[in-house]
Amino acid sequence: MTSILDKFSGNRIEVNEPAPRHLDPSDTGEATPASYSMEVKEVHKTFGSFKVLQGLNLNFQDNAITTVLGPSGTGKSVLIKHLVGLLEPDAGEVAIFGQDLWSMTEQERYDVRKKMGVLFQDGALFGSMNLFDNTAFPLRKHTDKHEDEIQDIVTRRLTEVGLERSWHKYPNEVSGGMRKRAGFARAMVMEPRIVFFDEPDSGLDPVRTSLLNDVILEMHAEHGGTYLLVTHDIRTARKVSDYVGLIWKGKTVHYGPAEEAFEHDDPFVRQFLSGESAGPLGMD
Ligand SMILES: Nc1ncnc2c1ncn2[C@@H]1O[C@H](COP(=O)(O)OP(=O)(O)OP(=O)(O)O)[C@@H](O)[C@H]1O
Repeated sequence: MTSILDKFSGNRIEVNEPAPRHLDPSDTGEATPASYSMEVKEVHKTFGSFKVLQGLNLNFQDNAITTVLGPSGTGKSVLIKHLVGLLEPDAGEVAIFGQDLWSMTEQERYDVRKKMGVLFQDGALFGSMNLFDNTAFPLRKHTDKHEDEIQDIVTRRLTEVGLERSWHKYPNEVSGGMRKRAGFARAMVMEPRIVFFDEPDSGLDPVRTSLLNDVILEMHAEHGGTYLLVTHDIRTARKVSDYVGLIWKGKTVHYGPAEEAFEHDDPFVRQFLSGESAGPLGMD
């Protein structure tokens, strides 16, 4: 255990030693399949006549933060829905910890999902519950933990996201950034091995985005696991990513360590990551 200064409250809090950001310091990004917590193999998905995923391949390292970037409408949210098992591929395979999601029973898929946490765009909080009860909700619904233990877990998670003094407030009484942090605390109470963030920065100003990114990095350093962020915000990607995947028109156009992605000389990668209007990426 070590003690860190909580930037929101000014208090010192005890945390576990940081988990390694990479599996291995000599890791070059060319991981063995065993180190992937999630694998997307040649996945196709069509809605009506619209081919959204067209043979998508993308793997996710455990104990790392991967950001998936790509133009609007390119299939990033559809990818997340496949990874959480809400959508079944028309062809191809989605494997979580080496197990094909669609070769398992409904119950097994449900059990896999219990290892996952999702931070939705708006935090997806219940308006009728205060932040404490929102955060406690998964524990009360899915576990038989005693209220004392629930109180302890929820207080720790709310402290980690800087909301320990706002536990009694309702979602409509707090800022968008606080709602996202409460949604994050709730996503973490079941100790997920995999956490998805669907555009965590949407609707936040740069300062609140930066604060949320700090919380994401601190949570990951403390708890480890696989974090997958979908975002359009290049600054967020630069700040939090260990790995970056770029998808376009339902296919992966780049995947690799973040530092490599931001120095890449492929015209598409450069254009997207620099936000330039000139380049291969058009409006269609
Ligand atoms: N259930 C569905 N039925 C029909 N079309 C869908 C469905 N889900 C997604 N689509 C379509 O698939 C395409 C990709 O959607 P998706 O939400 O994954 O894009 P995205 O990359 O996340 O975009 P954005 O960055 O704007 O959020 C869109 O054209 C969307 O309208």
